[in-house]
Amino acid sequence: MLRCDFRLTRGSFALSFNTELTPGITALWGDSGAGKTSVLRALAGLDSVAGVIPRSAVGYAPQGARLFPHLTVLENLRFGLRRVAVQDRWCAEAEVIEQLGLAAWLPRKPHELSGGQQQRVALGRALLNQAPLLLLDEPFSALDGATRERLGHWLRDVVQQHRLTCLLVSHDRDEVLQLADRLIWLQQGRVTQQGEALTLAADWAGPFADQQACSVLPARLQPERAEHGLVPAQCAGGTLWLAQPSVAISEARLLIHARDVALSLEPLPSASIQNTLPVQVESWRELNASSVLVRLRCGDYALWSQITRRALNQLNLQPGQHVHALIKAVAMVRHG
Ligand SMILES: Nc1ncnc2c1ncn2[C@@H]1O[C@H](COP(=O)(O)OP(=O)(O)OP(=O)(O)O)[C@@H](O)[C@H]1O
Repeated sequence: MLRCDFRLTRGSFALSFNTELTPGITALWGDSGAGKTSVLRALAGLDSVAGVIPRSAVGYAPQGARLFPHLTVLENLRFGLRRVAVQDRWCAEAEVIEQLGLAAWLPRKPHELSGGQQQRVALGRALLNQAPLLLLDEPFSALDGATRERLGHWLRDVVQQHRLTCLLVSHDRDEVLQLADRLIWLQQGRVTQQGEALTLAADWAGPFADQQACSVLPARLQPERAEHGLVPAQCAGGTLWLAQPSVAISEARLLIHARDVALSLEPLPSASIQNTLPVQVESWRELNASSVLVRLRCGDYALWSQITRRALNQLNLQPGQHVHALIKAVAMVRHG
């Protein structure tokens, strides 16, 4: 566990960061200018700050990669390596090069790479520092969706396998929900919420209870019962049918966007939406003049649904009422 407690000021901006970082991935969430990069720079030892800062070794992938321009890709990757004794190296250069797909660019200079390629080198350089603390500032922002997902899973595996402590800045909430164990919400330089990522994502007081609200349901897949390219996934409250994943997995996190969840008083056996779950209405809040966000109970989990105020009135929804959630789209995420 890493105790962090420091303050710093930058002009009129004041940052106060007080938390305990535990092994696993902690997402650092906040609006632009909230102070996320300032936190990472301070922890990386790049800015001197008043307060107690742990000076353990860190691997830092800064925003925008910031590779050393005069060094090749391979030299950038190896930059931190010379300080680490061979017996202390847990992260193999060959694995990093293969997983990040860097083999073809090793002799190139950073200016000969795309932004996404530079980001991959920066992530590799941070990992090859062999440090127990990994600070990643939007490491996937310039990558395409498929690469981002693949590398996210790999990062999760590496962090778990080596019990690393990883602080990940991301503006992408699907990425946070897929990868993060814990979440810290930074607002105007202060930590306003922190806790389990999935718990905070389901909380009215968390950062995600808005128009992009997204629920996460753990599920167990049953590939042996696949039909028509769909595989059944048992989750709290029932079964959902998902596109069959390309890899054989049995445990998954399902991401369900509130805007993809409609509500019905009756099950709809003849509708084209095949995925329905029995749920119970808990509470709702207005999002804007026309829509509301409804928090539903689905077994032991919460499910968000975004519906119109008109629908809320027409259905005459009441707290405690049993209804049916019609789920239009489910994204599946492999458990790391
Ligand atoms: N050198 C500096 N001088 C004055 N103010 C600064 C300086 N560096 C950063 N700031 C201010 O500190 C605040 C926090 O910046 P920081 O880069 O940490 O935010 P962030 O949350 O990482 O933002 P983003 O998501 O846009 O990257 C901002 O208001 C910024 O204007």
